Amino acid sequence: MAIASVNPATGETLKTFEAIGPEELENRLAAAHATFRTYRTSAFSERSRLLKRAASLLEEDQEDIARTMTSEMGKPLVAARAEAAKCVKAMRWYADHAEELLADEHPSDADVKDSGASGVTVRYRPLGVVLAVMPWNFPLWQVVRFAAPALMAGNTGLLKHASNVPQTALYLGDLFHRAGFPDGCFQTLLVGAGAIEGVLRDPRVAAATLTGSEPAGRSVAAIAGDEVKKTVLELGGSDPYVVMPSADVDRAARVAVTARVQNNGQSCIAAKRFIIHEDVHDTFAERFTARMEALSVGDPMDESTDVGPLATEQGRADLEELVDDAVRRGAQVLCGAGRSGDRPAGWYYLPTVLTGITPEMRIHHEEAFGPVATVYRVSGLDEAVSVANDSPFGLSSNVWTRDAGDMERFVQDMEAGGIFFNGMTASHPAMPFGGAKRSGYGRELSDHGIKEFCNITTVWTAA
Ligand SMILES: O=CCCCC(=O)O
Repeated sequence: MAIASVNPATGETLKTFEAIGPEELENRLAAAHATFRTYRTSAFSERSRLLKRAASLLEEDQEDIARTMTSEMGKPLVAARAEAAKCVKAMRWYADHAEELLADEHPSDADVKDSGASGVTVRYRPLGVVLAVMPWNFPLWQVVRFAAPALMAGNTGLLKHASNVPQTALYLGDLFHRAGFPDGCFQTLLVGAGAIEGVLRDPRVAAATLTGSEPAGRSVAAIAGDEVKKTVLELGGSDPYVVMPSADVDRAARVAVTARVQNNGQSCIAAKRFIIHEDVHDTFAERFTARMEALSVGDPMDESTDVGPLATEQGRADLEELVDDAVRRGAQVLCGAGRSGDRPAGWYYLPTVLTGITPEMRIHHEEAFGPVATVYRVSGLDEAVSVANDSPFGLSSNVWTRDAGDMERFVQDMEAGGIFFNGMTASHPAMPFGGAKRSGYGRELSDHGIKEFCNITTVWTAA
């Protein structure tokens, strides 16, 4: 895939970029490694000062970078501004909390007495150069949620961003440079996917994190496994959104729309499968469909737009195939299921609600990466849990119920990395983020995220 910004609202190529050559790649790897040697022992106070400076610069740049993101990948401008603001918040959170999150730990004397130690300390030391392979859907946030903790822990980072968001990728490299981080601390590598293997196998690279598709994750994990290098994988999701009879159904139907179409429906944690108890199914389906149908689909730069185009032409073709397959096999269309007739240019797809889904349909098992919802009718809690778990993915989940017994049962049985009650899944700097099953492994954000790229070192001293 060429490295280029192509406006998904028009199909127009805005800017193309040359990949860096082998010599420049080598210079950047060398710089990342050399800088790690000194940066790893820098004081938390210094890292914090630099990260806060980066946060302030990003805050100043909010409007410009939001417009860049929207023009490169089509998210509504309002959402792009919110994404930049969220990055600022996460940077400040890690700048304020990293030292405490990574403070030395001391197992109690009683616990380690029989090890022969006079004392034991557990220290979180940085791992080294970490390669981040990141997707286009939240082109700023996905990178910042890796970079902020990784840099605060004393690692250095190399970014291989998606090929359709090169301007955002370059902005990020520049941002950390302008903030005053030492050269080599955080660098964008404008390279094609073919360069990833060489970088990951390079002995100067210690670990990798990838957010993206399952095939991409499998390939990076296989290479890293071969090299015995640590990975964190955040892959796809097909999150269930369960509504039980005790729920506020109107609110559940309202929030369901945002949960499904956020980011033009292109979010791993978007709710995708709506699993509704039969007592409230018809009311929910009717209100949800009416609201999906009423969304305004249009130019993402227009502040009144709810749903913009899909980011790539291929992404829209993949979504169309998934919907067409379901309809061919008997799914009923409650709304949408087609391109926007008003917008012949650009990669628009109408907000869509399908019902009558069966396991033979691809959409039952695959991730619908766009504004397409599937609605299931279930007869009780057991069936709700069983349908929710009938997916290869296990990223997050949403459950609407006011019944404490139901809640406990869902907490016990949902095969997912998160359960959000009476609301929609959202990430937050202080909450761990990641999945189970084929949604990946490891956690981002919170104390769990910052410790992923640390060498957890036992320091034992003889009595
Ligand atoms: O595709 C993954 C999206 C994550 C969005 C978020 O963290 O809010």
